[in-house]
Amino acid sequence: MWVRELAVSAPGKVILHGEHAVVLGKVALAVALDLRTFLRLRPGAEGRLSVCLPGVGVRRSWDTPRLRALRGRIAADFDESKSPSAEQLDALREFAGIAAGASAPESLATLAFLYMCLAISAKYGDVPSVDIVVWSELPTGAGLGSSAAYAVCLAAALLMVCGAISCPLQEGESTARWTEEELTLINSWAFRGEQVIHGNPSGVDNAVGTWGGALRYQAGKITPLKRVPTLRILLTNTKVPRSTKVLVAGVKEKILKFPAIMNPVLDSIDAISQECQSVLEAMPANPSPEHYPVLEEFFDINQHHLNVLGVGHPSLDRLCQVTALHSLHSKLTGAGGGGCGITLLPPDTSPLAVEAAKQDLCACGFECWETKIGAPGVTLHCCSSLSARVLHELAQS
Ligand SMILES: Nc1ncnc2c1ncn2[C@@H]1O[C@H](COP(=O)(O)OP(=O)(O)OP(=O)(O)O)[C@@H](O)[C@H]1O
Ligand SMILES: C[C@@](O)(CCO)CC(=O)[O-]
Ligand SMILES: [Mg+2]
Repeated sequence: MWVRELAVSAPGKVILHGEHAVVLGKVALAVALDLRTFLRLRPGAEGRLSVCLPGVGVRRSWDTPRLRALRGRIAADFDESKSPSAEQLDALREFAGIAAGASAPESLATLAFLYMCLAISAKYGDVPSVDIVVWSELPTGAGLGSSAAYAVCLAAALLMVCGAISCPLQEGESTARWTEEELTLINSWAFRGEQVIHGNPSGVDNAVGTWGGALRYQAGKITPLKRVPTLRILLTNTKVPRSTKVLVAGVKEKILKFPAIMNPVLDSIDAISQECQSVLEAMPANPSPEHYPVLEEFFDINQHHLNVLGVGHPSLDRLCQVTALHSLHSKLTGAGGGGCGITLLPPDTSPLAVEAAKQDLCACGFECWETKIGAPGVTLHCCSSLSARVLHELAQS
């Protein structure tokens, strides 16, 4: 029986280059953001599993004997090496009263929760009687990896409750991290959660959520970048809603329709990621302005490529035009179709210019904020060490 009250957090991410192409085996460069998702785990009433997800308006609770019976009916092949099957997901939808094909955030979040609970408990232990709340600083469905941060937090908490990974937090410590081997297991299960939400994820987002920092990702191979300079980045949320699942499926369709036209675009995106990696690794820790023009050109070229793949949006064109008026370069990040864009802020950009760009972006109805990149990956926290804001949000639920 689980007896401690703890919290788990995982960061969102920004993809510098390689979104969409990475789903088809090309290289992506991604960095962890200093915006995180937090999960509070505490013992629940005996025989009840409860979940509260204020970001998507979900509050559900189930009897564990019913979940155990459901698990028995569909557990034959729950494993971190296997994708969720259509039959398993159909059974979970029917159990939770979710219509077939429902893609609303609350439906996908509930389905991923149930899948991960049943799959992880089937492999490592019993359905736990716990109370879980997940709250995020990340906007949902805006290209910053909110689905992966959610799946990483769930994987870590559920694996810990079921005894598949340790509880590394010693008495008196405020935070702790897991071993490489444990992180690998968390990442594998988070990928399965992402599959429930995304359909066909590459795995880059859950890798950044698990390991944090800055990494190169290609076909499941995760390589931390040797050296990442301090990059100043402005993040802008166009607030145009979109679904990663739908956008990824649209790109696949386009490639199947025009392979000879689209494959060279994917190859060019791959080359941008690789060149950008070389440039970043050759830059000094605190780069000077002359290092930036090449990074800016990569942003411009990739933004055009992403438009060719069909994942642009008039709001993102606007974002790029507005920042260009201030001599700043931007591209979409994540799945596109709305959501967020990133703008490079070279060190010689005056505070006045940044402020003016922000004002113009806000006048378009966008929200923007400067951010730090390279945050730590999935982390275990003693609840009392969380900030007052996070504690407040988790306690409201
Ligand atoms: N805080 C949260 N609580 C519960 N579910 C969440 C939360 N954040 C995200 N999700 C789930 O993730 C889905 C959004 O995932 P989606 O992949 O479309 O966007 P994203 O991950 O924010 O962007 P991208 O994949 O482009 O980085 C939501 O529909 C919801 O099911
Ligand atoms: C669009 C995509 O490349 C990035 C979403 O953050 C999808 C994926 O890699 O799973
Ligand atoms: Mg996502």
